[in-house]
Amino acid sequence: MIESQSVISPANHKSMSNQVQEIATDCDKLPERFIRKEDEEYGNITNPSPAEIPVIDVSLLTSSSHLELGRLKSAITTWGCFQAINHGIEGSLLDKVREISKLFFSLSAEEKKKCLREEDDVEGYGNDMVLSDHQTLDWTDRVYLTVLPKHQQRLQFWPQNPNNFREVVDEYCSKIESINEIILKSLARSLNLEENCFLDQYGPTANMFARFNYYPPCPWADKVLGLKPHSDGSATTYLLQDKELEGLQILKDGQWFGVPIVPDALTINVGEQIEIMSNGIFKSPIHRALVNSKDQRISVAMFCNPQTEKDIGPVDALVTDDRPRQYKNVTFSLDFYFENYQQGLHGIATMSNMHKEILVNILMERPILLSRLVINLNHVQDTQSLIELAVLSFAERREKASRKQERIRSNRLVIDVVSGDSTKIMCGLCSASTSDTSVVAVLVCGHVYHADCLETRTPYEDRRDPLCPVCVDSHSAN
Ligand SMILES: O=C(O)CCC(=O)C(=O)O
Ligand SMILES: [Fe+2]
Repeated sequence: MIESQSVISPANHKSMSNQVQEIATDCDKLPERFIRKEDEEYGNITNPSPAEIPVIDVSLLTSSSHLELGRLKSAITTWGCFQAINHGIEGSLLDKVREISKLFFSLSAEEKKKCLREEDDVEGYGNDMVLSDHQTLDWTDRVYLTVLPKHQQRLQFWPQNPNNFREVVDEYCSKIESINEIILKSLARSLNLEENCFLDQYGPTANMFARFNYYPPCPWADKVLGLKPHSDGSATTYLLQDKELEGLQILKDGQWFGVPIVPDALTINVGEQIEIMSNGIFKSPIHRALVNSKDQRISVAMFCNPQTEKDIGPVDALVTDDRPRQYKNVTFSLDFYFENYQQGLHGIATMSNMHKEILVNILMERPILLSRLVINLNHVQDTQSLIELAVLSFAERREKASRKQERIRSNRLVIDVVSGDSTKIMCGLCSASTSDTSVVAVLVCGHVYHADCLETRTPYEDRRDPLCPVCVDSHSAN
């Protein structure tokens, strides 16, 4: 299997002692760790086309007119996001949210570090968690907090300064909660579904996380990324943009579009969980943030999610003969999402959609149809580090799964991405080696097959969840 010395566990790796803000004020050469890699370019950075993201009037979504619902559906299916106006949050509260964020980041390093996150945790103040030598770091510092459920708030990481921080966040959070309910119901109604069908998957204690993003000015702005391309693992995200400075971009049809600032609007996007619940009708958009050479930029993202550890899946009414189930049920775990996010796996956004889909499937434990397992291993060399990380993450979970070996049924397929060593791997069915260009699948038990061989052997109805022929045979022999 793949060598993964280049992958470093958080425990073995010292986090960056300096936050990006400190580096920005005290360095005359861009540290290499921040230089974006070629496979993270994917598009034209200097002249992004402005995005014509629909502006949706939230107050009209609850009216009997279906016009705004139609516009909402069109916005989400086209862009995955929209600019929400008349959402019920006063401009003065939005200003306060921006203000507490700016005030916090303007404090001394010592004061801010009172909220410093722990080395192997995401909650609190800090920059990227460093898990791999290959990881490109984002030019951003952030404060990341659990805001809901309230009993899970870890107040030791909440800024005490400015002293109204908590009060403002709590107020903002309860307003976002109300809007989120309207949006989830409206998304369901826009698909002619019962309005609670998404909300019903939430469980009694929905989660909300707040991320205060701070992008210091960067003299080498075109060499770094504020936030690498990613799609949000949330159900829905409510982004409060900087009042003056643009920086958010959305990828659509292979092109980056700058998201304009609409005064007092919230930029709302669906995340991967709504993508799953909607059986792929709504797609979680890939987006990234650029930085400015002269000015700082802030943004505040509120990530709304079902209860942690709640099983979610496509809504029954959206699974039809014409549109079979595209995702198996998943349990959303924040640790899992962040582990992969921080390791740079959101860099997969720079791969072809197909490769991205495959890797996201590995990481999100989604099903992959064998017919989609078409990968030319030569093609993935640039993204080797990402793939190594994906494999490592897979290997860890495989080890856990192997402890439940009595379950013969594999719960997931992954691509074998071991391009360097692929000739040494034998197909468990035809016993021929896999070659550089083979289309290869690894089952969770670790057995490797040519996708064609496995597909031929697997009944159609089991293709999302194939039995492992080798395990089945050895089981019946016993
Ligand atoms: O800063 C931005 O505009 C984007 C923030 C974002 O995408 C996030 O926090 O997930
Ligand atoms: Fe995001």
